[in-house]
Amino acid sequence: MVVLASRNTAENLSEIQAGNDAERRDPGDRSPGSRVLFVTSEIADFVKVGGLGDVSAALPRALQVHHDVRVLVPGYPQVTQSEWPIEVVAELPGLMDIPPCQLGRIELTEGLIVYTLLCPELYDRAGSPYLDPEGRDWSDNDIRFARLSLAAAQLCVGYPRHETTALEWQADLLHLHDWQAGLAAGYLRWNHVDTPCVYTIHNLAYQGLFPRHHAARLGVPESAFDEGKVEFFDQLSFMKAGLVYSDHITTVSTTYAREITTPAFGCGLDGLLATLAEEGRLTGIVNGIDDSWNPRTDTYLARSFATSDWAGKRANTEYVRRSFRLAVSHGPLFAVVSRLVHQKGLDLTIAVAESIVRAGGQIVVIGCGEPPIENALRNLAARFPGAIGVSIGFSEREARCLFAGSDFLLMPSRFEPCGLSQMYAQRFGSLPIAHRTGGLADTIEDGVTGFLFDEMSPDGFQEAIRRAFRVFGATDLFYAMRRAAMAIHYQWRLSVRPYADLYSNLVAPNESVARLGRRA
Ligand SMILES: Nc1ncnc2c1ncn2[C@@H]1O[C@H](COP(=O)(O)OP(=O)(O)O[C@H]2O[C@H](CO)[C@@H](O)[C@H](O)[C@H]2O)[C@@H](O)[C@H]1O
Repeated sequence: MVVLASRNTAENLSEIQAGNDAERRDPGDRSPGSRVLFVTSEIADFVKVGGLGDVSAALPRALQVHHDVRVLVPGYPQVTQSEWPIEVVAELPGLMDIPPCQLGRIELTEGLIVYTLLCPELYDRAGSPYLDPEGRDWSDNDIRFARLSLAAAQLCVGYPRHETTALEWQADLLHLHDWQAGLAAGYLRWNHVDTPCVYTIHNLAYQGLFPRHHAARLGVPESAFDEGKVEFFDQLSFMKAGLVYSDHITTVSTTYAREITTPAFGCGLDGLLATLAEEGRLTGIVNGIDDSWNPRTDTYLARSFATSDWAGKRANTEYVRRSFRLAVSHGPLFAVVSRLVHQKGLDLTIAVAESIVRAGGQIVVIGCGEPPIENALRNLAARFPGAIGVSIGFSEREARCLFAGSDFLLMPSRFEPCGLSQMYAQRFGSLPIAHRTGGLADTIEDGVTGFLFDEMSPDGFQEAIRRAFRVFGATDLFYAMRRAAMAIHYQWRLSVRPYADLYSNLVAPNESVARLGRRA
């Protein structure tokens, strides 16, 4: 048996769990369903790098009616220095090179409870959750996210209370997100704790690979390597740990769930994923969006508008043109709102940009990411002043204005697990032009709520853009497509059921009954 040894103490997780289970049943508890800990490296309330931040903010809130879902995130400065008060509720032991830390509790809007790891030596830094200010991975990312994973495992068994406050909650199920949370399932199983785990892949391309010899400093047992459970081409893989040790795997669209079982999309894990799919343990659940994505109520917009209020939408278009110093035009406005990474196919957008401008279109871009893509876009804007505007940076407000002001969204992703930008664009009456892959194929109906192309090449993309130009010129059809796109209901509150059912099925029925009487 592997023992989770803290720097000061040695604790056995399964024994702690048995003791705490007995102690923590309280007839006063009226929380519904199961107690679920949602383990994530981003939450849009505090810090968002991409779509994971959105999902982590919206899905747990939508699930509250079915289960007692709480979120665990690292204590980045964006969390610890926010306006929300933090109550210290527990002391969590460390393990090998993973330092001990405190656990803070924050109550957010809609009663969402977020636990955060107060560990300044790992998280109190300038930069993004993953990168230093120079854009390089933090060199101790293995320890930073092993700390997150270990804390999640510890919250399944309960842990020493802080002297003045008490953590009176422990998870019945872990919902782990992406590689940063993958080791949590391992820490449980290495300690013979059988708390069920759901592991969600938001992007298989980021796997959390580290040199094999880092395993010892994270308390990963050598046997896990020998049995091939965490090993990926002689490296330590956090992603693989999540896949191997979790009870059920989900990913964020049905098409991507199929694609990742093939060599073309499987990033070297397709064999394992195909086996999981055959066993019925891999499911695609299309993401939703939260209710704030509504052009009638969005306070960021130059003017709010409802379906068919095209003058209201046009006011946003004019606002975007002015803010990006574009010329007055009656042509279509194309938008890009994206992380600027290889996945998103910006090279195709750059390749077709000139022909869009020659045909009378204009392009606005907001994004940040890989410096060569950022530079290529800056150069493009310099070549076509008045027709192409580029803003390198991250701004929720600007992103919303672009969705509202544009006629079309360009999204030629090489692969796309789900994609949220196309759904936001549709809600705001901007028709996505996208590669038929992953969640883009699942959420865009070609010629009805957007445009899809099959061949991942400038020619393939160009053909779809030509169709978009033709539709833009056929006003009735264009407006009909806009209406169809705006009428789609992707909201989480309507699409949360598959997750709620999955949790219920994985938590043993007798546990559910006992749980109804526990205190939060
Ligand atoms: N410069 C900028 N300023 C402001 N906002 C910006 C921005 N750049 C991007 N965004 C926003 O970030 C989010 C991006 O989400 P996506 O789902 O489209 O892609 P991402 O690859 O980050 O997410 C991964 O996880 C999600 C969640 O599961 C999957 O949908 C997706 O396919 C997968 O690649 C959107 O909310 C978008 O508006």
